[in-house]
Amino acid sequence: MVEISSTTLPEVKLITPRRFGDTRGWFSESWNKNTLSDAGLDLPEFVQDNHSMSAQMGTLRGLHFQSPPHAQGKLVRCARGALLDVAVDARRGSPRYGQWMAEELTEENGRQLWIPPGFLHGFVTLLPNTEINYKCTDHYAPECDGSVLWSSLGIEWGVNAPILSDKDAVATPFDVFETPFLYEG
Ligand SMILES: Cc1cn([C@H]2C[C@H](O)[C@@H](COP(=O)(O)OP(=O)(O)O[C@H]3O[C@@H](C)C(=O)[C@@H](O)[C@H]3O)O2)c(=O)[nH]c1=O
Repeated sequence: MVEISSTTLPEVKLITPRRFGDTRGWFSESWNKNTLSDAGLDLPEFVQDNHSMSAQMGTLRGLHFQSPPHAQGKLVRCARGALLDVAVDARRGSPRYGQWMAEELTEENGRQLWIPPGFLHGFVTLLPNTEINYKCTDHYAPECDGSVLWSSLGIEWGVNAPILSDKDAVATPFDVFETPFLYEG
């Protein structure tokens, strides 16, 4: 029913739910706690669903996090268009601290990424009018909200001059970022 694989950051999981095609189109369970659990992936409880649309191709949102006690794990998918989704290990003491991974999530491939708390998250849109949906394990807490500069980690975004929010354009570079996350093994 669902395919789950590890990525180069082993805690970040690539999830591909099955699609049932017929003459009308297709059907897919985009989230099923029991199916994921049966496949070996027990995820924490989700308390908020987010949906955003980026009008222009080359729009980059990230790299975002919420500090404890409101750190968020996110289950991300692309509902329309296409995007390159990126996660960065930001847990102090992690053997992979500062390492990043990227995966194309598209309307067609239906892939999802599970990004646990302790990782930065961002994405760049590859098509106009791209929509992203993600489930979060904690509520939005603006006082805990933070951003790390997209260009400070050598990530291959595929764009040189992305469209950014004012906040993301002046975010903290990773080398001076004081991470609030700790690696717990
Ligand atoms: C994230 C968020 C924003 N907002 C509001 C605040 C603001 O007025 C408006 C836009 O917020 P932002 O500019 O932070 O939106 P955006 O740049 O899309 O932020 C998101 O980026 C991706 C990469 C993530 O991983 C998310 O967790 C979130 O940080 O929406 C909420 O009401 N609830 C929320 O959960």
